Amino acid sequence: MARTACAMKQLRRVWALAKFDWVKRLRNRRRVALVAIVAILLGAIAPVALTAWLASVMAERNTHETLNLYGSVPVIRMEKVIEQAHDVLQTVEGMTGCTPEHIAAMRNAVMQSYFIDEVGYFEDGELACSSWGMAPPGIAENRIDFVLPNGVGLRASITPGQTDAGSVMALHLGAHNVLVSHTRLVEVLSLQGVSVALAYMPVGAPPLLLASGGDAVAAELLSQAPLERKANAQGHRHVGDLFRSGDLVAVAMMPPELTHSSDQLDYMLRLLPLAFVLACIIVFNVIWLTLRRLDLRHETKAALRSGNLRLVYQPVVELATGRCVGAEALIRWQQRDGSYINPEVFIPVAEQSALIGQISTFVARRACEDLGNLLRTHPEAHLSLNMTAYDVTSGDIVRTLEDTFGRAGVPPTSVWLELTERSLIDFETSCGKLSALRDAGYRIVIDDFGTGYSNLQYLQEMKLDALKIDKSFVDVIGRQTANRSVIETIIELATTLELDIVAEGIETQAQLSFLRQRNVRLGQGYFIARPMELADFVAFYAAWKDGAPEEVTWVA
Ligand SMILES: Nc1nc2c(ncn2[C@@H]2O[C@H](COP(=O)(O)O[C@H]3[C@@H](O)[C@H](n4cnc5c(=O)[nH]c(N)nc54)O[C@@H]3COP(=O)(O)O)[C@@H](O)[C@H]2O)c(=O)[nH]1
Repeated sequence: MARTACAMKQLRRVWALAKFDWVKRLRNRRRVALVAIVAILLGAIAPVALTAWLASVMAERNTHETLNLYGSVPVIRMEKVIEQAHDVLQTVEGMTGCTPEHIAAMRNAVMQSYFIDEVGYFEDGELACSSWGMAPPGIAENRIDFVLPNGVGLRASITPGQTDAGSVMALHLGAHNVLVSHTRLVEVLSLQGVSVALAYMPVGAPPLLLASGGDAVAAELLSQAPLERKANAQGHRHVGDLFRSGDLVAVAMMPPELTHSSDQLDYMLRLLPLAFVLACIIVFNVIWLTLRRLDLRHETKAALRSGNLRLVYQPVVELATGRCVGAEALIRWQQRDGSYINPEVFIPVAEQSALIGQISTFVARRACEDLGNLLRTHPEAHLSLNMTAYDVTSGDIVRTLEDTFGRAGVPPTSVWLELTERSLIDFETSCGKLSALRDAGYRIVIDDFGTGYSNLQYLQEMKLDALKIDKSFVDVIGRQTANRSVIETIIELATTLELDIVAEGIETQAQLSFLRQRNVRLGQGYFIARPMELADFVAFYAAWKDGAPEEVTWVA
């Protein structure tokens, strides 16, 4: 009867705590899942978007490379024109009079050069003769727009008087000039549908249009300043690029249908397998990380690593006097949002693996750092540490205790190791290990006594120091007679076995009085003090170490 009531009570307590935490955890899980879904979507979309962007950049780069090439053609040709014109003009320079030899020399020069259409000779400011022969009277010498660095004068556009060649460019040196057709500079490109314009533009001077081909957009653009900013003629839906060499500048522009936009699809198809692999890697990693995040064991491990686990201390007092005789170290896990995960949730999860060993080691180290000094100076005080079956059977705890409390000079009798009955299931192994610990001086306490192991044989065979009466038995004091007799039986049993008794979960004055009347020596509970931060416990100990302070009504 008492056992069933106790089991039910225990079950309700665990269920209530677990439910509380799981509701919070579920909310947290939902948030993690939501973040994961967003990350998965982004992870899947981002590589494809990146691929599309890369493909468009590559296609655009191709277009600009092509435009650059197209822009370079008229510039290179013009450089050739200037060079050839200079050579031809130098050849005929010094020849005077329209002699047959002079005319033949001019004709010969035209025939030998690719770009030059005509060579003319001027006398008294009028064309006297040209490579075509004697000139009709009245064709005046044109003025110069610019003098090129090699001394040749340049006139961008004239209408020749001797032929009907349309507008041409004229280059002058001395008494001679040469005529060059504009189209010669841009014809190949305009045939391909590219709009191109060439200008002479010394630094600081406005552009002087030398030639243009295709539709007018390139020429229009060239006439606008500043040139560089307008090269990408968005308004025309043309894609443009600028090519400059010395004082020569060319703009090449393509209508959208001639650009390399179709390459984009091609690049995209080539890059897609890579994007797919990348997306798979990202999605796989997100899922893996999410599962890890949702996995409490990994979360606990991360909390241990990142220092999110800490200790609080619940005072243990002598019930007769209120004298503080020590504390129980209790672990706390505070999450980033400030909420706590109850140890009743993560300790059982950690107990399923060696992680519990790491937690126990952490607790021992931290508790020793925190209270080593107090325990050394007050050897009558003790510190209780919760141990698990793993700690006992692995034997790691012996080493850890020696490395921490042993080194710190804390007497082993000041360290109480609390073990639940459940952790003694492997009786044979536990018995030997616990004996070794006890022989070393540590005190062994059975925690939550009465709620676990039904076989009480261990009480006779193991060397123990104290029994801790579970809170569920203390809870019913003053309420239920059946369980009241259970607690009285536990007290009797402990007294018979000459074990110290600690009552946990004392929440009322009535419970305290009941336990005092039955000579239960030690107790802890919210009625006396809640688990507290280290500094608070040190202050509590200083105030209570010789008995309950005067201002506290200890005996009702
Ligand atoms: N292996 C380890 N187990 C640990 C460690 N720290 C805690 N625990 C175990 O987790 C369980 C829950 O512990 P916690 O939430 O810290 O609760 C303890 C006290 O806060 C609570 N308590 C004490 N007095 C009262 C009270 O008057 N009322 C009330 N409602 N609760 C009270 O009891 C818990 C202490 O239990 P016990 O250990 O049995 O003395 C618990 O099982 C812890 O053991 C750890 O570091 N390692």
